Amino acid sequence: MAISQEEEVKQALVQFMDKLSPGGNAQRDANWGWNMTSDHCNWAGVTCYPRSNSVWQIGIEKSSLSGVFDASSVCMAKDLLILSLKDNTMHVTIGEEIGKCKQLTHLYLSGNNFSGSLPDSLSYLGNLKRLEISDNNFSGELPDLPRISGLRNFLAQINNLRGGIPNFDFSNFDQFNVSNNNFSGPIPDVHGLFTANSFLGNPGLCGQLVSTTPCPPAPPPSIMEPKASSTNGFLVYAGYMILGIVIVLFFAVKLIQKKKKREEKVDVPIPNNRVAGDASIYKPSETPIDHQFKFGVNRSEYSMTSIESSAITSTLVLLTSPLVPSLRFEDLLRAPAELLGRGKHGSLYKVMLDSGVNLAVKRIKDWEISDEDFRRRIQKIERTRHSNILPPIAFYCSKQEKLLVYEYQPNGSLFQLLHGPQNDHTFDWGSRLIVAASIAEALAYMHKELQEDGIAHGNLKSTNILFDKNMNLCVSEYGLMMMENQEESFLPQTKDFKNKHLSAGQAYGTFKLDVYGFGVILLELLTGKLVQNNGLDLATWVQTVVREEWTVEVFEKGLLTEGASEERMVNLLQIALKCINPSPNKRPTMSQVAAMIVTLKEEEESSISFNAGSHIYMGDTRPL
Ligand SMILES: Nc1ncnc2c1ncn2[C@@H]1O[C@H](COP(=O)(O)OP(=O)(O)OP(=O)(O)O)[C@@H](O)[C@H]1O
Repeated sequence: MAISQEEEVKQALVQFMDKLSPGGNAQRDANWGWNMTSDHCNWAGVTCYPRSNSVWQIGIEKSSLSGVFDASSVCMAKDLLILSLKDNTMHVTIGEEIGKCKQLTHLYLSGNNFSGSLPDSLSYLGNLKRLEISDNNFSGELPDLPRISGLRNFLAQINNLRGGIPNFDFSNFDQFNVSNNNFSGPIPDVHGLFTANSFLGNPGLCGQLVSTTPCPPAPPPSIMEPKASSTNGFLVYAGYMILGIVIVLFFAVKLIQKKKKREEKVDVPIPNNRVAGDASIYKPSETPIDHQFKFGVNRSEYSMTSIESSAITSTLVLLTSPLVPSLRFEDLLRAPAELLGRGKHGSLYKVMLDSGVNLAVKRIKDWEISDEDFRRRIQKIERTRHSNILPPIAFYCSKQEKLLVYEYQPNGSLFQLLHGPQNDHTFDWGSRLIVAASIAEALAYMHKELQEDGIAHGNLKSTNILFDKNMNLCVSEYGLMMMENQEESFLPQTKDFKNKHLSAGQAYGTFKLDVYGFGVILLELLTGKLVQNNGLDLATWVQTVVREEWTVEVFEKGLLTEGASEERMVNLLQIALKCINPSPNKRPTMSQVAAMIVTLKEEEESSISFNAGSHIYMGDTRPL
């Protein structure tokens, strides 16, 4: 890029920031940049391609940006792929000029105060894969987004959007959510990929997913009268409403009759597991009517009634834990709970028991697994003990509800350690190697022990790597996730293989998916950068940089200045690249990965014995 062009882009970006941050840069610290005197590639939130200095990512989240979004200026950065301005307080709207950001693949605008309609030009961003506009005040109808063939994620919940939901090709989507808007009309066919949660809170929507009332049939087209008169329209709608009310009443009566029958016949089967004596068995006669189910206070994914009625035929199964010798389902219901997160696979709550013990309770959503398979799976995982794998303490399973109970881990996750705000400790290179080796060894062990059962972790990422009260590392949520559609791409692609070995193939795919997930964790440890889009962005960026032979650019600057061995960092990077090989068959197994990393760790340890005492990790404690 010629100097003048580079200066022009820089000027435009300074203008972009001036409008976003009306108070100016005065209150920002010295590293903030965003002025003409500093190198734009070092500005807060800006990432450039190493040689060309052109900007490919701008990520300024939670930074109290309260001004106006000037799309025209930011789109001067022609190579911009990722723009994230989540969780600020920007207002007004996004202009049609956003269409000039032609390369954009990811646009994150959630958690602001944007209003007005979405510009039509959005639908001309042909490279867009992810669009997040949730938690704003956007109104009006959606532009023609289905024309973006590569769109995989669309999150637009909590806005005032209206009109019909366009006919997206849902088979391509990983995430879709338009809940809590004013959409109306029928819900398009989502091929079973999404549940009601993606559409709830739109009173005008109809269809089986959100109500028992079927959509009224489309009025027959009239050749004589292309547009029905308003009186006719009113009559047609009044007719549909009466029909709707009759259907709702019919189902309500049926439901009451069914409930009555169930109350007459109380049935509490006790599985062969260790249930915590009589005390753990949930007896309906003992159900205090006024119990508050405190999980999900704001927008519960499951209603209180659903959990109580399902409890009639299910029990909380307590596994072996010295920490919690007895636990009743009621204890969970009664205890105060705090929502820790709402992930793709369910919600997680911190539950504080009277005894002072804190638990982490996962409410799993949309897992189509039989009760028996679920029970067998969880028990198998619990028995396959490894000191760095967090075992489940108890589980609960009914048709409507699946809960898994773990011990709450008070020292946060690897994600927080790497990217958290209070990250003023040095997470040094030696400690990172120990973390990498511990995860690899634990996974290698679990893969070996659970190979035959086909149970891999299934959702390996840095938020699932936790630290206990002694800063010992533990991998949480092992085996909690089922095979997903996307994982089919990890199967060998021959038809014969698919026909004959689908279930074995699926299991194989999940093990290889773990290796990929672990590779992404290694990249996080090496680069200190955030992962987005299931690790794809970070992996692509690292692969690009390495291909261009700028390998050193990949590493977190602090690691190099601390004097970490560049050779060993490159070695670890090579292992990471093997793990994220696009072809699952070419990825190593977890035991091969563990062996390679343990060798690296031993090399590091023997080099440290020459320079004893050079490593400090968060005071006196080190993970492991
Ligand atoms: N046992 C635990 N103790 C303490 N914190 C936990 C525990 N398990 C998970 N967490 C933390 O709680 C937060 C929310 O967890 P959750 O599992 O909902 O998130 P997620 O892993 O991003 O989602 P998902 O697993 O559905 O993809 C994460 O930051 C995670 O690190």
